[in-house]
Amino acid sequence: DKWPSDTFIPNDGEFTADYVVVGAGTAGSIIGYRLTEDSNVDVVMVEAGDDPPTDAELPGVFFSLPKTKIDWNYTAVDDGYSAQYHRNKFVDLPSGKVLGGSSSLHHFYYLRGDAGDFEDWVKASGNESWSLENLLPYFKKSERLEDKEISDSDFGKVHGYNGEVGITRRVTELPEKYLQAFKEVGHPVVVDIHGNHIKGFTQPLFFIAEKKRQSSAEGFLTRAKSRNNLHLVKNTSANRILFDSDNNAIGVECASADGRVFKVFARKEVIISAGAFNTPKLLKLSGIGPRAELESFGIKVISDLPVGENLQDHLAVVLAHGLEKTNETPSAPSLNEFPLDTFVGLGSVDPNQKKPDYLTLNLICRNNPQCLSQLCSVVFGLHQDVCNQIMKAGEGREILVSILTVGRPVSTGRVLLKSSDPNDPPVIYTGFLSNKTDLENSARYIEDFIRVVQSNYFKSVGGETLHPRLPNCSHLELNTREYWKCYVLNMMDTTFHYSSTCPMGSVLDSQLRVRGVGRLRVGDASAMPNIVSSNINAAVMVLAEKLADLLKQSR
Ligand SMILES: Cc1cc2nc3c(=O)[nH]c(=O)nc-3n(C[C@H](O)[C@H](O)[C@H](O)COP(=O)(O)OP(=O)(O)OC[C@H]3O[C@@H](n4cnc5c(N)ncnc54)[C@H](O)[C@@H]3O)c2cc1C
Repeated sequence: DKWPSDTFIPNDGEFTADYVVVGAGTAGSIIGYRLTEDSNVDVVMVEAGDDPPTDAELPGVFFSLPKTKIDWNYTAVDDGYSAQYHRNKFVDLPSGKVLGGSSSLHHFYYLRGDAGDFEDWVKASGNESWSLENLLPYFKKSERLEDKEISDSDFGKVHGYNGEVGITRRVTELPEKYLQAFKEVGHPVVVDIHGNHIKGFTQPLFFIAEKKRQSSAEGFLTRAKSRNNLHLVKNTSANRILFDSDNNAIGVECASADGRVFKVFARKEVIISAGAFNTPKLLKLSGIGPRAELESFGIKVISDLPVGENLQDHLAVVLAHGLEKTNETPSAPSLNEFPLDTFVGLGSVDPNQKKPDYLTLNLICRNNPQCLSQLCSVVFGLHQDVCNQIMKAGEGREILVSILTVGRPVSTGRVLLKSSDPNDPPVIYTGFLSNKTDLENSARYIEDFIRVVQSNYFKSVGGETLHPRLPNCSHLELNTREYWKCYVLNMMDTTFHYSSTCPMGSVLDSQLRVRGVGRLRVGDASAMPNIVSSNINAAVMVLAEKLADLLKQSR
């Protein structure tokens, strides 16, 4: 078996190591792996999930992973406002309950974020070490780029080549004509979009190499399999952080899926890497959070902090374009590759602005109506009627389905406790579009994006924006600002980039230490002061790499 084995702790038992890490996801796997590079240090990791199933390793079937047992199966509260023309009037919030966490079910897109995003990390933390320039060595550290065109280009110097996580592209023919169309309407077409302030359209890099998913479990945990100083406790949830009388974290209380209850202790520090929903939940259950909320559940307050208050995520708007008529369907790639032709773009309405305003992820289906059915109805949970219309448009035609996200939304949501019972899921308000600026910006960015319809290629094949029937918007004139705002509210979902619920600045200091208590740090997506303006997995990895170094330095 390739995964590290389980460390069994009996009922009422105890286990002590130098560090306790809660969660073996994107971030936790890196922290556990880096700390145990030193054979004099030992680490116990507690993970609620089990080994990844084969499906999670195969890039071709990622659409089928949500709503299985490797997903926490959380859903957002219906806010009566966003996502109203959905299967359920609320959004599903898949996140990984498995070794590798959400990196074992993410969608593979590798992007890092803009330099401006990290400038805001510097501002929030008051510490220059969080700038993109200073984090660059950490981006390179775990990366193993396998792409000659990029490595030979000017972009080669911002990539790493010897890291644990393989990164590749699958350059195909179909996206080329689209890239040219976007170029014609003023967007740069680039070989890569990593660097300081980079905008443009390109065929993306993926967390895929050696024909399989490059999760943190694959990259790090498999490499630590034979280390006898890394103790992985699987199928076990941390329910509460334990403190001594001076409010220093000393360990966690755990419950295994088969009903055992036990404690793991840390001689040095406890690190929480349970993800943007479960980290705030665990802190709150342990007495760290907003006083009023904790007291309402009878939880004794140890540190009164705005835990869970600043949930940030990218809302995705689904757009579809119909293009050339064709009876050809390209043969499907092997299950070991990303399953669709795709390209990505970072664009801004003002071409002179350095930072991107929006990110688009684009998928091409050629005479293949079924190709997006699972993505449309299961992953994005759109109303079946909308999905049927898009699929119908894909009969005998090529269609482009684009996911457009506001890079830096200003709306924030909240993660609250449902009760003081650790078995209850958290109560999640996404806050999507609760600030009107995001709605206005979404509509503006769509208007900018669909300028591509004016390109020669789109004109030559009769390319058109598709307008699925949306009952709530039927009174509005198509293509007006008001129409697009209505469209956004109905055709939106999450891009699964939940973050910033225990941010550096208010909840954590610049060394990721939880304020008001001792020996406790947070290292995962919840620690980001603000979301980065692209997919976030690479930024979460960097945060974890940096935390591992901070822990090493403080020894
Ligand atoms: C469907 C989907 C698609 C995505 N697509 C992309 C993409 O294409 N590109 C990209 O860059 N990003 C993508 N992301 C986002 C990215 O995967 C996440 O942001 C990232 O994995 C978060 O890392 P994390 O370490 O914060 O949390 P996670 O990786 O989720 O890890 C948290 C871990 O903690 C465990 N845990 C939680 N609570 C407890 C507890 N109490 N006790 C013990 N263990 C616990 C969980 O089981 C999990 O293993 C996607 C995410 C999803 C869900």
